[in-house]
Amino acid sequence: MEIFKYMETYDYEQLIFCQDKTSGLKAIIAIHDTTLGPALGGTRMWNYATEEEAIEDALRLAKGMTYKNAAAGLNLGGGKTVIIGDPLTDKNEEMFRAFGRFIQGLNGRYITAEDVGTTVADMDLIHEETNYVTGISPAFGSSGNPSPVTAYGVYMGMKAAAMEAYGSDSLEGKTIAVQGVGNVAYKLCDFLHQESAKLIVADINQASVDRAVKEFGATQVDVSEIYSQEADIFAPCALGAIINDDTISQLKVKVVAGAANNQLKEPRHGDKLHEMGIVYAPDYVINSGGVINVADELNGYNHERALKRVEGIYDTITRIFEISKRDGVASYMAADRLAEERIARMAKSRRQFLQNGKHSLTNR
Ligand SMILES: NC(=O)c1ccc[n+]([C@@H]2O[C@H](COP(=O)([O-])OP(=O)(O)OC[C@H]3O[C@@H](n4cnc5c(N)ncnc54)[C@H](O)[C@@H]3O)[C@@H](O)[C@H]2O)c1
Ligand SMILES: CC(C)C[C@H](N)C(=O)O
Repeated sequence: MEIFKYMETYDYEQLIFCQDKTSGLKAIIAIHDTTLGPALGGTRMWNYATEEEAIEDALRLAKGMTYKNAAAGLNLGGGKTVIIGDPLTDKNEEMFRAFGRFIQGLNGRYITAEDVGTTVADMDLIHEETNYVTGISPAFGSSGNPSPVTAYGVYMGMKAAAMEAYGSDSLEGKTIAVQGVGNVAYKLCDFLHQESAKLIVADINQASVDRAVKEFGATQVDVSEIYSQEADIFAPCALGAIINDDTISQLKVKVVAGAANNQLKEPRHGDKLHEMGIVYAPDYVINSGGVINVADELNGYNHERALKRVEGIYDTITRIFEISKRDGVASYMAADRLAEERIARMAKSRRQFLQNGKHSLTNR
């Protein structure tokens, strides 16, 4: 990979490599765009097969956060970190504290939170070294684990997509095939069960499946069979790139709406869904509840205010379907337009001088 060429093509600002021998920390922070504000995005810990794979993931996820934050109406740019390692065996206190010091060194250009493989406890360790971290324990006045709020946003977005496909946003009696029943999807299944939806679930972790079967009366299917279920809605809540050449022809649903990041393997798969008449709720919009929730910490966290804002995902998804119809483009492209237009407007708007202490001449 030619890194500078890639960064130039997609207009990345900065890529930072962090190494700490004692703790074994190998982290890559990618800052994509800070037009709207400091880059906010989670830290993923994953056992990447190669360094190149880790760099690509950090870059791709950081750009996703620029779009997610812009479309959510937040005054935040996009960034993300990946830590190379197995989250089950390679974590230690020194690692997250060393990482916290690297974040502090960026002086607020990047703010972190949880992502796959990291927890509130990890964020608390980072917080020992820097304030530029969200999703820490509620005892610190923070918002805690973002997953339940992400799930609430996905539930709202799914309702908006159901309205588009079925003319009603009720999910009562709808059959929903859920791929992966981890942190977000467990809570999502809870909301869906409360609305009397029928659930079909698949997960590589049998304990997670058992819990959904027991608590929500879900039906278990093999992980390879989740795409071809006779269902109304497919909710991808595990991995990225699951809408691809192999899976797309198996889908029998009218709606794809789930929590996973980067669901489309390539943009053309979003076009294909559009051609097939499948309503697709763009991933970074429907799953923005987590970042909306942690971003509220910048105002002094208020749970009710954050939930109210997360409910707005329903309207944002509806607006995206309107743009899709207005411009005759697939919904993923309509979402990109919404985000890009906001960033472009803010970049162009006239910036008047504001005193920030640096021009006061008091430091001489
Ligand atoms: N947690 C959040 O607040 C949040 C916010 C935005 C986006 N997301 C995205 O949502 C997705 C889920 O996040 P999470 O926090 O619930 O993660 P998680 O790790 O708790 O859950 C993922 C689940 O998927 C299962 N899984 C993995 N591979 C699978 C496969 N091939 N088939 C079926 N199941 C499989 C795992 O066993 C696990 O139970 C991720 O893509 C994440 O990036 C999460
Ligand atoms: C800031 C975090 C809560 C972000 C979350 N991991 C996401 O992908 O949206």
